[in-house]
Amino acid sequence: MAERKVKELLAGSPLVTVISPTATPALRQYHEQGKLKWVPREYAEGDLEGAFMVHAAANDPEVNKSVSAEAKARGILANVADHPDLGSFIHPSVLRRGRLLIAVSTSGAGPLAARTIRKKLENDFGTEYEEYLDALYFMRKMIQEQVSNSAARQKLLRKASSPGVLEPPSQGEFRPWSPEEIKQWINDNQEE
Ligand SMILES: C[C@@]1(CC(=O)O)C2=NC(=C\c3[nH]c(c(CCC(=O)O)c3CC(=O)O)Cc3[nH]c(c(CC(=O)O)c3CCC(=O)O)/C=C3\N/C(=C\2)[C@@H](CCC(=O)O)[C@]3(C)CC(=O)O)/[C@H]1CCC(=O)O
Ligand SMILES: NC(=O)c1ccc[n+]([C@@H]2O[C@H](COP(=O)([O-])OP(=O)(O)OC[C@H]3O[C@@H](n4cnc5c(N)ncnc54)[C@H](O)[C@@H]3O)[C@@H](O)[C@H]2O)c1
Repeated sequence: MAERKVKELLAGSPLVTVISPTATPALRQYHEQGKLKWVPREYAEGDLEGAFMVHAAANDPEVNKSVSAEAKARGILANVADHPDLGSFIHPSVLRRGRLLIAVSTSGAGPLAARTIRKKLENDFGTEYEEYLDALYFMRKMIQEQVSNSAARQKLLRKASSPGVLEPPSQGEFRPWSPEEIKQWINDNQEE
């Protein structure tokens, strides 16, 4: 559990400390590579001093309870793996396709149901979305740079995201537009 959370955290923030007498091989490796700090002992009150956020993921409910109490007293964000109500946030099941991020939560009703729904969405939102959103990003950047009239720009930006324009195919690969094609589209669709 802790290993999964650490992997998510390391994707965004380099300042992770793991306090636990034991650690998985992957966590030990991160520690050796200097990607996180592992303190090989049991949690002790005061450990949360200076922390922004804590994940209580010990296999001992009493320990998780103590961690959540200290977090509450210090006003620190807390996720409590075995007792979500004691924490201040819970984790969704996450689907990423490049710039697209879809988070599924059942609000604690059933974590594995959240996973099943996420897996269903994987079929509807395939890898073509990565290229589509990169292309949309590039197209919107070009519109922003090239169209100075704000009303015309707004119309074009909306149109660029609407169905039938630059959109991922229902099947097969996405074909991005060249800069020349985008320029042409801007010229053809610009209204005063
Ligand atoms: C979605 C996902 C995200 C993630 O964790 O990243 C997630 N749990 C996942 C997996 C998973 N969870 C569990 C197993 C073992 C199953 C088994 O073997 O029985 C597995 C499978 C595994 O670990 O592989 C058991 C479990 N989970 C919680 C409890 C306590 C309770 O329900 O009270 C217990 C019982 C523990 C026990 O009694 O021992 C609680 C939470 N789990 C949540 C999220 C939050 C609610 C989200 C929601 O409701 O939508 C919440 C509240 C807290 C939180 O974590 O924030 C991720 C799927 C990722 C994916 O694949 O997409
Ligand atoms: N939220 C979820 O999705 C989810 C999924 C699976 C399990 N869980 C819950 O998460 C918790 C951990 O599950 P796991 O499968 O990772 O267990 P695990 O046994 O693999 O890991 C527990 C870790 O806690 C450490 N630990 C024990 N006592 C400690 C203490 N006093 N101070 C610091 N560290 C201590 C252990 O050394 C171990 O490394 C359990 O409460 C379980 O019910 C939640």
